[in-house]
Amino acid sequence: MIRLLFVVLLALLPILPTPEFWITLGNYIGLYAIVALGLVLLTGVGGMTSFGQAAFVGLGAYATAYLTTHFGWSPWIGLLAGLAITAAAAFALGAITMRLSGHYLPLGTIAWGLSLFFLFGNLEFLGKYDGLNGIPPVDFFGLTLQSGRAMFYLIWAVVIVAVVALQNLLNSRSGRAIRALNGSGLMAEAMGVNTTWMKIVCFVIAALLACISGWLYAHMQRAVNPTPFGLNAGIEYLFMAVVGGAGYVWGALLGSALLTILKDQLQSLLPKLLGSNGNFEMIVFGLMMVLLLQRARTGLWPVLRGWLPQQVGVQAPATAAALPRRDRPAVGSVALQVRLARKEFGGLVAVNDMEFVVHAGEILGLIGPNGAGKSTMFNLVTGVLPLTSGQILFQGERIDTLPSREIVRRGIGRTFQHVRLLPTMSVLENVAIGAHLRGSAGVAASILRTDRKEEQRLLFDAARQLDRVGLAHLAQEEAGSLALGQQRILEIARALCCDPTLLLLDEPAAGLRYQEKLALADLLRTLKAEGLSILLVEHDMDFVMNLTDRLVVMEFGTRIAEGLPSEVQNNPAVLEAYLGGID
Ligand SMILES: Nc1ncnc2c1ncn2[C@@H]1O[C@H](COP(=O)(O)OP(=O)(O)OP(=O)(O)O)[C@@H](O)[C@H]1O
Repeated sequence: MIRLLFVVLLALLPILPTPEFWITLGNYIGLYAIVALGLVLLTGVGGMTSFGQAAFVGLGAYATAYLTTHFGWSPWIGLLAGLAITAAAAFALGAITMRLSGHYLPLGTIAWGLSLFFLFGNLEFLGKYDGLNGIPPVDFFGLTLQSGRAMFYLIWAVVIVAVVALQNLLNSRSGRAIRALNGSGLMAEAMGVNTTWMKIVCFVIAALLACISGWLYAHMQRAVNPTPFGLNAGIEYLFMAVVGGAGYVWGALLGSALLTILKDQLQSLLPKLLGSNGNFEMIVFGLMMVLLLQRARTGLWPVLRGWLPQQVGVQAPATAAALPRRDRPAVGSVALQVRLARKEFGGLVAVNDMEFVVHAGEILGLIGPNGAGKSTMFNLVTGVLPLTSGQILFQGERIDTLPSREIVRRGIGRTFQHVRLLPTMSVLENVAIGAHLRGSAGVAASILRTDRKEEQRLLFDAARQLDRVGLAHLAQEEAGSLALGQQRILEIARALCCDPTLLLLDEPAAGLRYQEKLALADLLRTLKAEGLSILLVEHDMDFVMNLTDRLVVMEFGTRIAEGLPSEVQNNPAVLEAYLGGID
């Protein structure tokens, strides 16, 4: 309803006797919002900060300006050319910069933002710092969009299409993968997401949106010069996204509207108040940013949304065709085989020629005192760390040379010692990330909504896994609001969504209350009865002794005992390791 009102208001604004000034302001808000929407995807959702978006706006503007003024080509060809050039440039830049992490990434974006800006200002054929004039208006089905009012419709039509496309994308298999990028990417890779590729895709989409904004700008202004495409503008775009709420599609619109109106008002007010001319609004923006980062880090949209009627989250269908499942190996056959696995960190041998086997349908516990090398062993099996020497085989195939996403593809699901969830996303959607490799719909299918059938199947499976672990009643809750015990179970449901034949659990009982541990043990027994193999690293002796079929004990990276829990319990070497020889 509110969305409909918004569209009707937009449609009426140019017809009503709205002053030209407000129409122009509305046009600018729309142009900025298109760029900020790209930043929502890239920075807010994907977690990659970019200061360089203005340069892509420039590419879109200059491409059409040059082609229409020099060759007399149609603005639409200018748009296609701009998109092609931007996609190529963004792909090349993204392939280099998206691999950077921490503060190197924003620094990288500043570097290419500046480079493109100076390129625009120094190329003779682009008119150097004077730019290009005489850009023709856009023709739209025989209608020449000469006035600001006519451009208003085109600009806001693009904004609405971009909003819908982005919302479609975010509520899909690819969208969940993009959301999982935020952070180290370890969880995303463990669920089968090719994080480097996904980051480049986000980068290219954000750049294309910026390019479209530049194209619209060029045909609205009918002239371009390098000034609006510099680093300052890049920072302002980021301001808009962050102020509005970088993690939210509507935050981009809110931020662009607020900052554009505020900037305009401050530009006329502050010089009068202070008695001299200057960019004083930037000081106010700076202060505003500091205040916002203190008070409302996620931006203003989440605050505003709290006052609006709540929307129903993503729901799983009541029924859908089940996803195909992989064949289970025969119970008792060798599932995982670790052969002389060794891991050295400099001079420290964290895992010392370890050997053990996990059979199909058994629960194997890997235990040992602190620093014994359990987590390192776990990381070797899951492909997080490379082996120094040795081999790891899964169902007869070597997996020690594969990245995490290829290991999960072969049927090894995992959980994390420190839970890795997307706290603001629903429990159902968190679990559905696990089904990533069981779907194939890409970004285009998500945007165009041709992925709906597959999406229903993925969500149905996620709901089924939630039901299997006993969390179905929490499907619509935010994952971050769950108790730790429930979050650990959620991670198991997510791992089950990968359709694994081997489940690797890293300290699943850590931080759980007694009752929660009992429930977890019951769940793992049920999974075992269904034919699943489970390898768990655990500290809690009671939990391990009552649950596992066999135990492997490590100390100083070496296997010191292996056998039934009752045998291991009385093994002198194990008692020595745990109790230091105390009787
Ligand atoms: N990335 C690393 N670089 C250097 N040393 C490391 C690294 N990771 C682990 N270690 C060292 O390897 C040894 C084994 O550590 P690991 O974390 O695997 O033990 P653990 O049995 O899992 O211990 P805990 O039960 O306390 O988690 C320790 O001495 C640890 O300090």
